[in-house]
Amino acid sequence: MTQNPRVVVIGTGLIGTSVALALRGQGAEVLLADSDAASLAMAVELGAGTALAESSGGPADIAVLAVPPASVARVLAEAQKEGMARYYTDVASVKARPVMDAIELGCDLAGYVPGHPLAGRERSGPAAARADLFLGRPWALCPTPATDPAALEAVTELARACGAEVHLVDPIEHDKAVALVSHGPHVVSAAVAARLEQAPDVALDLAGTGVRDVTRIAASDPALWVGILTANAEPVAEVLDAVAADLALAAAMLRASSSAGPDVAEVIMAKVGDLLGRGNTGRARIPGKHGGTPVTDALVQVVIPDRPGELARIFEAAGDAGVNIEDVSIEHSPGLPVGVAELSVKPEAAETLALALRERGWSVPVLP
Ligand SMILES: NC(=O)C1=CN([C@@H]2O[C@H](COP(=O)(O)OP(=O)(O)OC[C@H]3O[C@@H](n4cnc5c(N)ncnc54)[C@H](O)[C@@H]3O)[C@@H](O)[C@H]2O)C=CC1
Ligand SMILES: O=C(O)C(=O)Cc1ccc(O)cc1
Repeated sequence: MTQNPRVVVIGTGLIGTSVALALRGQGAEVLLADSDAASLAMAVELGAGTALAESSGGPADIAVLAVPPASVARVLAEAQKEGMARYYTDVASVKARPVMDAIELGCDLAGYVPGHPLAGRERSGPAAARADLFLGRPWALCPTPATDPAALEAVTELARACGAEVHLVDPIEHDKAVALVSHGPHVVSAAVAARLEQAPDVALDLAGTGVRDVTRIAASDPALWVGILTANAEPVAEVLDAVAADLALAAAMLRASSSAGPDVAEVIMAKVGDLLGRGNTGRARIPGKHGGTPVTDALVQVVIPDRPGELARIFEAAGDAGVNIEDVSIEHSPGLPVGVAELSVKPEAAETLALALRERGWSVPVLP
């Protein structure tokens, strides 16, 4: 990135605030805008930048449009009319539709680089933002034939400054790809989670990590996702048809096997085994885990009894040991008397923290 660039972020939700925090960390001057005053105020409070309305000075180097897909082109047209920045990019989860909308609205396509970071969370809003959200994650840039190479270079630098790996993809190809790896899986996750809506308590009491993994993204904002799916309807429908066909076949085979004799049942179930095997193969093709827990942090797991004040005591013990906790998550099944707190700390502090916690009576598994 050029030395201390001036960047405007419009839309200070999860993604916009995360971009802003990441760029601030790299020395950029960040100016923020949002149609929702509370989101803007929280992003400012989180240290993501200063409010654009209160700023003075010339146009920014880049404006990042982090608004819902259906709003991208309109916001782009307005920003370009104001001469807000030299170059523009967006982060919407679909690409062909915003580009078509931008053409229709007569936007300047030369200075606009359509983009999409493949990193996110199941939560919305600035409070869920993280400066390290994009570390090691793919960030698709989808230049059109009209895109100015200098704009592409500037936006590439911005994505890399956020720690992401840039992939150049045609917008239509992008939309088909994300239907397969993001939008289709999202609907499947929601469909699995929807089965739990009326589930008896006993089923929920028995929920383990598998169902949590499969349904994590089902906790996302439905309004945002209806917008994403609307803008990528046909490619997503194709993925869902294919998944539905596999599921229908599996259900038919299971029914047939339950009423067949053991030999026939074995042959029928081999078909279900084929699907599970194809699942193994497909899963193994996903490139190694990028991002997630930053490579710089180590995880210390602590078994915690489910009683009031336990986490506070752990934090106090960490503080006494001079260890800063970078992040914390808790794994626990409701109703069980214990859970596991996962504390992210700098690798050099992990052993100190583990020792301090063991000394005070907590069970801390040996670090890997
Ligand atoms: N949620 C995720 O995990 C990911 C989302 N995206 C894309 O990022 C974009 C933003 O999504 P999130 O940050 O998750 O949503 P969010 O709901 O957390 O934030 C969106 C923000 O945009 C603001 N906004 C809406 N219309 C506006 C307008 N016309 N002018 C100014 N501000 C406006 C809203 O007030 C809100 O603060 C979407 O296009 C989404 O497809 C991309 C990657 C991951
Ligand atoms: O939560 C996750 O793991 C995601 O994969 C989130 C996500 C949501 C929307 C995108 O366009 C990209 C990524």
